[in-house]
Amino acid sequence: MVLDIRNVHVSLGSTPIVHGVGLSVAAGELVMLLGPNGAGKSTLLKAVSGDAPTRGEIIVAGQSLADWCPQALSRHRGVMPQRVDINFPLTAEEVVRLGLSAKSPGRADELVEHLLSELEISHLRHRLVPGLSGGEQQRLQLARVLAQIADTEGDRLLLLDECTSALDPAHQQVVLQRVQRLAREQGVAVLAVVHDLNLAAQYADRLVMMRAGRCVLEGSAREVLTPEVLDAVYGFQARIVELPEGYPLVVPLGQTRAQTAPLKPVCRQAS
Ligand SMILES: Nc1ncnc2c1ncn2[C@@H]1O[C@H](COP(=O)(O)OP(=O)(O)OP(=O)(O)O)[C@@H](O)[C@H]1O
Repeated sequence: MVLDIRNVHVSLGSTPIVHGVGLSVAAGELVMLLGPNGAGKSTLLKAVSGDAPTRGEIIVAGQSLADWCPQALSRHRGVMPQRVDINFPLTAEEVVRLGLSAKSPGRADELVEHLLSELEISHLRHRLVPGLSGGEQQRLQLARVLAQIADTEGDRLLLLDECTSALDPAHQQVVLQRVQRLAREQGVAVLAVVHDLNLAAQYADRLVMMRAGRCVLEGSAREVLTPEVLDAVYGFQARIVELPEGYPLVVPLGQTRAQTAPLKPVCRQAS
């Protein structure tokens, strides 16, 4: 496993937020973390990013998080937080270059060119970042994070917190196709928080559902995205349509009230 989270608890201030979560992501796997607002998804990602005080064990690329030297770890683990505010007058190209490893300077220009082009932001390269739109900045941040781990040999982990939330539907597809290729073709392990259930159904290899600081279910889109689970976890009614493409489509029908009772184990229950 590239990421192994074992019995992790996180408290912020005196408030317990994440309660005994266990979750792992293998090389080449794209796992999407779902759950209602406030479920603890970002806090869990912050724990794996080393940005939240944590009890329990987090293993990244075969080594406990606490044992990694930060500089070496940054080449194996790329983190895209939910919000990045850049108020410095840097151009888009300079921001991508910030992520580059010093290991292969000869490839730097080619790599920057490639990332800007793949994420469809080449035309913005000389623009100052504070003036970019939300969706443009989001694609730029992903390019920076991809640059950071591009030249690493061995296990690589990508943590993405709502990396498509500001994107139009076409750019959501561009970005998630890129992330999926990174996993399938280069073996990167990806843990991504998303709210869009249909994007999760389309792209994830496995879904993990969080509720109230716990991982309550994990499985395929077909196992996790059922009317019963969506009602119990989010509190809305939905019709699930099986698409010929091979994944389910969630059609929301109206609000109910999220339940707090334990979920009926419709699939393997996460720890
Ligand atoms: N510093 C803090 N002190 C106390 N509680 C906090 C602190 N920071 C966050 N929280 C609370 O922790 C809970 C989990 O927050 P988190 O951001 O992890 O949720 P999330 O699942 O990512 O939600 P969203 O989908 O809205 O982004 C929330 O109820 C939030 O208000």
